[in-house]
Amino acid sequence: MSPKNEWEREQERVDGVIEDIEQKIEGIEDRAGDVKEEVIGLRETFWEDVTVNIDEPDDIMETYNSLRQQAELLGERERSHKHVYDQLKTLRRMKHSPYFGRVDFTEDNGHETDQVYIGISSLMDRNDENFLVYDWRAPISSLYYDYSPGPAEYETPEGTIEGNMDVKRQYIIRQGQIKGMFDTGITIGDELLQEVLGGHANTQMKSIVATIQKEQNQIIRYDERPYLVVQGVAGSGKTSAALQRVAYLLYQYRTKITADQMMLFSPNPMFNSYVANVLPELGEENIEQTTFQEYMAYRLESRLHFEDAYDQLEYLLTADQTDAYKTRLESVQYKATLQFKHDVDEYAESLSKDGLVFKNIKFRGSTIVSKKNIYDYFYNLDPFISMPNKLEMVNEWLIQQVEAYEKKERSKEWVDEEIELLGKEELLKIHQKLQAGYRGNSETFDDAVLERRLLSKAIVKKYTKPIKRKIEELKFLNMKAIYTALFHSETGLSEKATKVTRENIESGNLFYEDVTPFLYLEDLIKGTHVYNHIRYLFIDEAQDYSPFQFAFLKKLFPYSRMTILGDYNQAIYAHTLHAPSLLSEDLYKEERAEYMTLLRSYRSTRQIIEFTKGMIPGGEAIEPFNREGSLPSVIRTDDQNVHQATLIKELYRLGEKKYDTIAIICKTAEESREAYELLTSCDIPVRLMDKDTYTFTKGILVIPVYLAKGIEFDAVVLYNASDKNYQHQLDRKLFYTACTRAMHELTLMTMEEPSRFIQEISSDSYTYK
Ligand SMILES: Nc1ncnc2c1ncn2[C@@H]1O[C@H](COP(=O)(O)OP(=O)(O)OP(=O)(O)O)[C@@H](O)[C@H]1O
Repeated sequence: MSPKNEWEREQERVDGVIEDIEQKIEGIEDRAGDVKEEVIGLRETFWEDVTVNIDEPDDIMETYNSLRQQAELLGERERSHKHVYDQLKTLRRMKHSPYFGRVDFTEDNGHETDQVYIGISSLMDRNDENFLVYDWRAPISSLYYDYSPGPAEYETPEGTIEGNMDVKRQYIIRQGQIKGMFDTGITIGDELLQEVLGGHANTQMKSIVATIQKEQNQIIRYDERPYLVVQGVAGSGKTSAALQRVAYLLYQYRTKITADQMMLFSPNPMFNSYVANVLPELGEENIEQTTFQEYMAYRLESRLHFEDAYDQLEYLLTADQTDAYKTRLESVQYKATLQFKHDVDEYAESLSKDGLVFKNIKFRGSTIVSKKNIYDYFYNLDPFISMPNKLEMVNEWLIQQVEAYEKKERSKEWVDEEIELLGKEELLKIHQKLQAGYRGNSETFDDAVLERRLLSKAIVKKYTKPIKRKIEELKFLNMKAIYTALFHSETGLSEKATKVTRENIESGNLFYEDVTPFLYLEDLIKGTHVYNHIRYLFIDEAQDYSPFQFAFLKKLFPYSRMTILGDYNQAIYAHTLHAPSLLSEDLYKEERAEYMTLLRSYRSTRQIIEFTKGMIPGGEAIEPFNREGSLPSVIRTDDQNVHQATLIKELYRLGEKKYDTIAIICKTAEESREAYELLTSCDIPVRLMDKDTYTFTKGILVIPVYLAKGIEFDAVVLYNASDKNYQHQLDRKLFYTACTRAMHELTLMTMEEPSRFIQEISSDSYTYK
């Protein structure tokens, strides 16, 4: 092929496709304007077109139907406006870069070779006859990701199509111009990957559709067993694959599944904002994202003061290793296990016979129903009825008791006083409400006795309403006492750890390790909280979840297929020491699960990967993507002043390289504050990131490792890489996680002997000053 001619021919095609796109945009813009006006018009005249008449039951029905019709019409127009608007957004994006790949494929026994161009969305020609571009998720597009030129096949709903791929080409198209074009081999364009990975880190993750690798494509398109478990080394594209998988599933099941039936559990709120752009960039809606932490806070409300995962980690990383520390560690580790779940299950079972603790139902200081009476009522119900059903029956019974009490209360003096104290506005409101309720009644409302009766009823109701709401939420159960009593029964926990747990709860606190068991027990008793509508759950950084937490999640999402991604070398929480994590095959004995492994790492330069892989057992298997950079440097200084001056000098050096994001990574929040103060005292513009920071920006950041999880930076400076700071087993994974956040440069600073994790590494893989 003559490259110049070929380039020109390809550019001509790009020009032609862009013309078609422009024409489509014009047509849709006209339509979009019409639909928008229609929606605005419908909203403005909504009530004019509805017949409102509520005098007779028939009229009410007619009003209801007319309202419904009008709302349906508006809803349909709004949906169509959104659809048109989404189409426009995608076309506008494609106008600049209509596609990124092409395969020429000849089916076996076929005579014609199809040229298949692949982009972020499908595009038909102006007559809607032929595909100008295929969506990257279409069955035929998988050829591009899975094969090199030669025999190839792809799956369709009708079966496997076999044939030969003659050409596999990649394009870099910017602003409608081809900037690069490569015919590629087995892996998708090293050239293109070099370009993408060599760029600066972004505060927002980008989609990788143009350069998805074969092993990532398998994750993205996997669709057999309900559990997909991916162990991938740092920077291997787990998060990227997970998000492209969401987009793929939304495309593949577009008539069956919507974005609100999917959910992602991510490591921290900052990560949420980091990945928020990927799906919209692919023309898809974002799915609900939460952290385990957020979910727990939502469930516990303000019932107990609970420690979060980060505070637990801070304690375990900073406290002296005394007896109290060891007891705490034992507690953290045991409460993460399935043995402890078994203890909780047995305890819950025993509660159906005895042991539930209730709260008095009180009103203005008097007891309406005592906890003893609730207890007797509950345990006198048929023992064959399940606990949740019995609680429902108690709920109904209690509401009746409150309503009976309300009636007696109406004649009390305090009610008269309240009536006298009623402000004009409030009185008017109650009058209006009451009059509406008594319309058509033979009694007239100007009767003073009746007025007193109705007002007292309204007043008492106002005060009992919150009590009834709490009863309906089953808050008459004393969960704190019930959970504490678990630690009076036999568990696998030592006496000391049992006592510490009890004392902590009695003082109104819940350790982080107790939160999941607490909520799990609550769900067993109340039978509430399942998210039946979620069909696909994604758990990123899965190594940080305990087997108990996994059991809890399975109960919460009973109808969900799960994609579980993580890296056991980045398991930084204490409960993961000596315990199977969500990535262990042992956990899936009862489930149908598929396991996949990603060993190729894309984030960092070859030099950084060679350095970091020496820190972890089995690291030899990690394959760096071949992108060159400088060796990581370890800088040892003698005292605090030199340390400070050297750090600032290093930041200036990195700043001169025009990096967008430079992270000073610390072991803990405490150390981060120290680094932050040191730098701000020298007027260095830095931003301190803590657990309440929800977004990250360009510039120099100071951040504890556990918040940097899942994120990447152009350059990383490890603030204190001394052996004193990083020597324990848990530290190894923290250290590895911190170092693997660097894309282009890594500097480790220490005032003392460097960490043993550095000393274990071959001295050729870093410079030492
Ligand atoms: N196929 C690919 N094409 C282009 N970039 C890729 C590809 N795969 C991964 N990357 C890039 O590599 C970096 C790491 O990806 P990602 O964050 O998804 O990895 P990860 O396995 O989740 O990492 P970690 O576990 O270390 O947080 C990102 O910048 C991502 O864009």
